[in-house]
Amino acid sequence: MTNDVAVSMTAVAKSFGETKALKKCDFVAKAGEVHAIVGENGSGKSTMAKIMSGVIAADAGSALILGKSIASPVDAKEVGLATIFQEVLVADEASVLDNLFVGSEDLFSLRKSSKERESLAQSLLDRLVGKHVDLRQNVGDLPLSVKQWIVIARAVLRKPKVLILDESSAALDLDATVRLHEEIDRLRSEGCAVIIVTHRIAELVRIADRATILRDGFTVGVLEKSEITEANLLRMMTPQDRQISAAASTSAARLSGDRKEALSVHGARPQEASQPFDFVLPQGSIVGVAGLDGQGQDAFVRLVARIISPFGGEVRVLDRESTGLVKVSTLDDAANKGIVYVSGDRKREGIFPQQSIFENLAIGIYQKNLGPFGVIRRKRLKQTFAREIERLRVKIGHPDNRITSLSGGNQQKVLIGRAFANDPRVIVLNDPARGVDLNTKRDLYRELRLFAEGGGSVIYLSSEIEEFLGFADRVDVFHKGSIHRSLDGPDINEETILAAMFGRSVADTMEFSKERKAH
Ligand SMILES: Nc1ncnc2c1ncn2[C@@H]1O[C@H](COP(=O)(O)OP(=O)(O)OP(=O)(O)O)[C@@H](O)[C@H]1O
Repeated sequence: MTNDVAVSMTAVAKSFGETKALKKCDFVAKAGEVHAIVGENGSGKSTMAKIMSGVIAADAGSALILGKSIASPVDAKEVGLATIFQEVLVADEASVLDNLFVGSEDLFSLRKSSKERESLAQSLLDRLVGKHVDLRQNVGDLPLSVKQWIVIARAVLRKPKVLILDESSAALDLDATVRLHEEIDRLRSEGCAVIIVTHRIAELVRIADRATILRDGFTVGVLEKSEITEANLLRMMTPQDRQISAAASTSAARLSGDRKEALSVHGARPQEASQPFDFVLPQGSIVGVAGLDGQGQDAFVRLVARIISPFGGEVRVLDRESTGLVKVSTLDDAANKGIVYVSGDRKREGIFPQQSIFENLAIGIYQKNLGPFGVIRRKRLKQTFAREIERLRVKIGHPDNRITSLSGGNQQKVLIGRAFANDPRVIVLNDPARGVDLNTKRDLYRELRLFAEGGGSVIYLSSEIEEFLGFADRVDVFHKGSIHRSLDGPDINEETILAAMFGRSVADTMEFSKERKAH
């Protein structure tokens, strides 16, 4: 870190209609440092990032980037600022190459031939993705994680002096996150000020040199590297009156062998390359699903909810009377039999951007709330809405506002609320805590534990190993398209899960850890 100030914000305020997103924010980032902005969902982090990037203007206060005030994204680009926003912004119908260079003609056209540009892009993207990517293919066919890399590579190619990453690691798995951190280190050593907005505590502790904490539109403090701990962050982020409840965590229950099966999959083949395998979800349990990117775990959870037709696999679920397992054939059938699915890819699979917050939450429960003559029981719907909003403490304005007026994390909470509102018996969550703040994660774990204690069952896919610890009763780790290891009890720990993700046995864990450290 140098003493050169890269970004300086003083007493910045910003409102959207009635909502005061930023009340009084101060922020200073220096050249050559990684500076995290931390706070609960809706505390104003993205608004700050947008002001720095010239996307929106502050109502009051000053914001200077490398000494200049920024009035538009074009200004920001000119002073050398690049931003990677929370949503993965790519043009699906265009090639990887076009997506990488969109908007950077000015930077490259004069100084570099198209061949040089291409080889630069190729080596960067291959390094980030960890394998060869065909630059000519259409982006639409690529998985979300590769799309995320394209957005990151687009920013890095501009050789920024200030780089803002707003929840940019949220779609990346563990190995990919390591590669991102290496890239961040490289940028930092070149003098770039890297500003990260993240809810991933492990990530913060690992890479941030300093952290600025926001609470409800105010800057409440700055932590130096040695002070960045989960306890300190929670204490500063959380309003006084909520600190006690937030500290309560859930604990995993050991699975006894005599539980009823809530759901089973026989002969599952989520990917073409998968060896068929069986899966059992005991009633009242929380089963974690893990794996490195592309190992079949994502397709597996979709298979369970019948979002996709797998290469094989018969899903059966406990019937409403709990007398036996019945076959689930289609997506509708799965929903009717009490299986709900929550996606972490809210933009593609979750929200209806044109609809209100209310509609987005209530969308699945209209049928259940039909009164005589097909009249919707609005009062009952409203009660359900209020209950779910309260349960996860969703920060909203008026329920009739569009869902897109909410912060990213609060949109995700609405989707989780939608799942609970459906009165499910099996909840399948596909990386649901992406972009969700620490306190809400804890609320979510607590609610899922209560749901399990009440006889519900949970399948929880996460790309963050820490999510399973103290929460999941069992973790099924995928490798090469099938479940490689089912871990429970003391085997649910970071090292063992990680080793299994790389296809290693439990007995091999120590050896694996040594190799990784040496590497
Ligand atoms: N365009 C907008 N219109 C109306 N309200 C908005 C708009 N953008 C943000 N807000 C509101 O401003 C507040 C701060 O939002 P912001 O996105 O900055 O939060 P955040 O800290 O980034 O949250 P998250 O962690 O969930 O991404 C929220 O209450 C949000 O609903």
